[in-house]
Amino acid sequence: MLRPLRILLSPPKCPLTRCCSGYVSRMRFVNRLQEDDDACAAALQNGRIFLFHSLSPLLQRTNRGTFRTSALTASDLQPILKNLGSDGSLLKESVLIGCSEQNQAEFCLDVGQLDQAAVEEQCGGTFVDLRKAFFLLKGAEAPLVAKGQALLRWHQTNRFCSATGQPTQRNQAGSHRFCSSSSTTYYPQMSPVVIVLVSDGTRCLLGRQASFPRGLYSALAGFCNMGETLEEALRREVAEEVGLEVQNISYSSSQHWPFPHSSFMVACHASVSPTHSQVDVDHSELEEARWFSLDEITCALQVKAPPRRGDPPVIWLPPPHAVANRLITEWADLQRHGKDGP
Ligand SMILES: NC(=O)C1=CN([C@@H]2O[C@H](COP(=O)(O)OP(=O)(O)OC[C@H]3O[C@@H](n4cnc5c(N)ncnc54)[C@H](OP(=O)(O)O)[C@@H]3O)[C@@H](O)[C@H]2O)C=CC1
Ligand SMILES: [Mg+2]
Repeated sequence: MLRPLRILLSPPKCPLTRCCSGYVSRMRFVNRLQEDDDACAAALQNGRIFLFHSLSPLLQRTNRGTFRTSALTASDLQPILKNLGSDGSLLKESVLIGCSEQNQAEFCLDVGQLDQAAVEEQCGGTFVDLRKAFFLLKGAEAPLVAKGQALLRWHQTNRFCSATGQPTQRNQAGSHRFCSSSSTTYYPQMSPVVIVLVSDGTRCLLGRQASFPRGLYSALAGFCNMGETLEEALRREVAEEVGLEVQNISYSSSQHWPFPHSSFMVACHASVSPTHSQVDVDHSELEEARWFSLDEITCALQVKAPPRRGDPPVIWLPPPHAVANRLITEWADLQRHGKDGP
């Protein structure tokens, strides 16, 4: 039996309002849209759609010169797509990202087949490369755009079944693709990466790859191998990259990282004894790795933007968007409050 449309367009009001939060309703709503194509198609008509062009998100410049995402409703977007010569089917390629705190379903859509400048003019924004956009956006907007781009990229690169070579079909939400020849369901994939800030009690260890911009140092990171636990991957990466054996591993936090593709970054602290802290860098992986004192880290954390060409050399760290920054800030806070490492 068809459910009333009212229920399909936004999270249902929970009958147990006193024990069920808005968060729970939103999560259940998103889950339902992933499972019910009709409900998802209805929610799209009432949702917010974030546009991308060839995987670059559409941003708007505010009066204060900052940038923000630009979302359109289906009714705003339909006439624009029509003006640009696209039929109504393009909108259906939207992929569900989630549900806003205002209870609106959120979608992303790549309009790469349309003329970029014409879409920008009609929508009053600019398509910005994700590497730039990610760092221009503030707060929750950066991860939202990163998630949208990751989902769109996954759909673009998984159009065919790897077993049969036949085209795969997506569900309306875009939460999976299905090959009817092999009955295989494909889900969006992330690569697990461990990132670790190693401390010797009074100093922390940072490294830089030759490809990093001048003066940028970060925590050590590496992709997990098949079959490894996180702890094994962490110990192996530190051993490979800087020749140290770490102990006292503790979890800090995690994040989705869109570069180079979707990585699931798991951030940890670890320690080495000060008597076993001599680094032996593998130069095929890192250009340099060295210990930094709290004073050096405090100075580096104050550098808020990458140095410009011609500026004097300065050590700087990944920005607050990056979980590496969180690890380094946590370590510095612990040091300032007199604790001995992580
Ligand atoms: N958010 C944050 O704060 C930070 C994020 N990072 C991210 O962590 C990631 C990993 O760090 P990095 O030191 O480069 O990793 P690694 O030390 O593991 O070295 C990268 C190399 O590992 C190989 N590799 C193995 N598995 C994969 C895979 N699934 N995907 C891609 N490459 C793989 C590749 O080698 P080959 O090319 O030879 O095949 C690649 O060049 C990077 O993508 C980086 O952007 C890093 C620091 C901070
Ligand atoms: Mg590495």
